[in-house]
Amino acid sequence: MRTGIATVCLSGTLKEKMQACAIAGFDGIEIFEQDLVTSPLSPEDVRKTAADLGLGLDLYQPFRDFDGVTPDLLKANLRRAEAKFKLMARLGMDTILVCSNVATATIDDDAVRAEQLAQLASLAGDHGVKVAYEALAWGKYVNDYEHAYRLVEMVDHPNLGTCLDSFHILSRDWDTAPIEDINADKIFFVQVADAPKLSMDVLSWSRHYRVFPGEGQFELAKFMGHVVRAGYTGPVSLEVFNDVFRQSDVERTAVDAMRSLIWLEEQSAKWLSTSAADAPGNGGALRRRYPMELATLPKVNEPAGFNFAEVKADDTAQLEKLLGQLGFAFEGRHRTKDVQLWTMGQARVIINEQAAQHAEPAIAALGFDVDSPVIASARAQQLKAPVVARKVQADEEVFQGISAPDSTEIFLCQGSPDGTAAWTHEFGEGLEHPSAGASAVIDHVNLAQPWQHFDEAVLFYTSALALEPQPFAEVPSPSGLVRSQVMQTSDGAVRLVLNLAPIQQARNEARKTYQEHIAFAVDDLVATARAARDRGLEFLQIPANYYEDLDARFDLEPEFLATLQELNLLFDRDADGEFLHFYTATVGSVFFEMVERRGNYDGYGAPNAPVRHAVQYDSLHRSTWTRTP
Ligand SMILES: O=C(O)c1ccc(O)c(O)c1
Ligand SMILES: [Mg+2]
Repeated sequence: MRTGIATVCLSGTLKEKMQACAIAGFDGIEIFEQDLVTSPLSPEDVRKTAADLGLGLDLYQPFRDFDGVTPDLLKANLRRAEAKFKLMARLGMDTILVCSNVATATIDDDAVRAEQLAQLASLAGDHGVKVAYEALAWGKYVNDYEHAYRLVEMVDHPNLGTCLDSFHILSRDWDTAPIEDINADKIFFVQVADAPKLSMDVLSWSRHYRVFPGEGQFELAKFMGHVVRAGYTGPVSLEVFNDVFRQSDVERTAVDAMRSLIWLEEQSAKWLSTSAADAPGNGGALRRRYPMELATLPKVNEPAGFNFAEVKADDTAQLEKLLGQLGFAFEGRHRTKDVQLWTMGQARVIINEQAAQHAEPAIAALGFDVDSPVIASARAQQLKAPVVARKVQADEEVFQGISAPDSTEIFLCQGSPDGTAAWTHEFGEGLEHPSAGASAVIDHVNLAQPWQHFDEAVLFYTSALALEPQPFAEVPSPSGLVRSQVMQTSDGAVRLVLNLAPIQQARNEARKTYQEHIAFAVDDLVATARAARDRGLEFLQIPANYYEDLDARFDLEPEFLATLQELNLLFDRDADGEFLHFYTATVGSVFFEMVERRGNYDGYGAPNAPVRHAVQYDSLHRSTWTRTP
């Protein structure tokens, strides 16, 4: 698959964009006209820069408001087009995108449009240019890809074809199956963009909220599957108008973009192999082959569970105290590293004794149990995940580590059938075992995401770790709405919650000032809470109003309600079951949660999240127990 990206996706100057695209590994780019018009580079310089970088100049775009106009306007439009064709010759480019008229069309007649497009195609032919006609979702008369293709067929000129843009097609819910009926020779270009499903006018949606494939909710593998089946072999190019990407670090965004295409390529091949028309039939029919070659990736299953979580704080002693009060056992220090191991059943927490640096996340690392760490690491690396360099001594377990977009280190660990971890023998004798035998597992981990990397994180965990994004929620907090995105395995054994902190709290690019936490699941939360209270644990103090509201909503047994209130427990119930949980005070920017899932409850106590945020906000502002001396 030939990969491409439009310069409009990125920040910086044209030269910076081109360099970033080459570093990220794109085959070619679309030059967005604005980027050229505002550039100090001459067209010849651009051509040379691209050649030096090994980048193809695959599409010049956009050319607007050509068709369905009065004769006077047509004349002016043809003159304007010819100037661009001459410019393209200097750039060494041969394909231009012409989008359907949104502003100046006054004649709604296919015969007129076709006749005008025929004149354009003929002029383009004189200049050796191919015109890719694209239906914009908000085109005045032409806003449907099948309509655009009908016009291309009517004109029937070798220099006129169509451009398929997934956004314009999927935002309007057009059926994508008829793409297969398009003559592949007439598909001059394919643009891909994903987007969250939003209910707003389609132009604003398109201009501000497009995201890279895998970061939104469109069925892009299916779209691509139809394109491949049509027989298309040209560039598959990202055209993503996004307010955040165009102000983010250009090289980083280009890598995120490349990752999305590598992933889409794999997903498209997967869609083709499983969709009815291609799946090997009962007789094991050979899979059909298509002109476009789709690369695949090392295959991984979903992770089987969390192997460990590693936390950092300025004040290690406070973390030790909290874990001990929760019922964790201290298992000792590592032979060669400044880290401690604390366990409660199969929940393993590493305390990193190095003080958290200014820019470091509180949850420094997460280990995941996978079938094959090497295969999982190969996959992540092919998806351009940065590798974590880690010193290992003789006979220490070698972890495969990659760095997540929020700089949390992700370790791919060999899972074991009984949930134990072989590396724990690298830790010395612990000093005390206050509650040896208590059972717990890591239920979920909540990671704060810097606002400009949120979409990137969703794609990263989807593509590299095979976690499935769930529909996101918005949780009100005193400092703003917190966007909360659950990424999980189908069995719920691994649950990550990505929280997009309100901007004022995540202002600093790298620093995650927003709190993160690890939740542990136990069998009997009330007993766990009582034991923790007896060991002196400071609970997050839940306001009395909450319990009144709880009673109104659920009509709870008075005794049960009193127990919840006495222990600062939170409660939720849905059709599947019940959920009990409590939170600890915060140390540095990390805190812990204990949960009990009853029945098949699968959520996170979402109705309680605003209460937690409000109490934490209050505590932070009063600065009472969040940083106990
Ligand atoms: O928003 C636009 O104007 C615009 C321009 C060119 C495109 O290819 C497109 O998809 C949208
Ligand atoms: Mg487009």
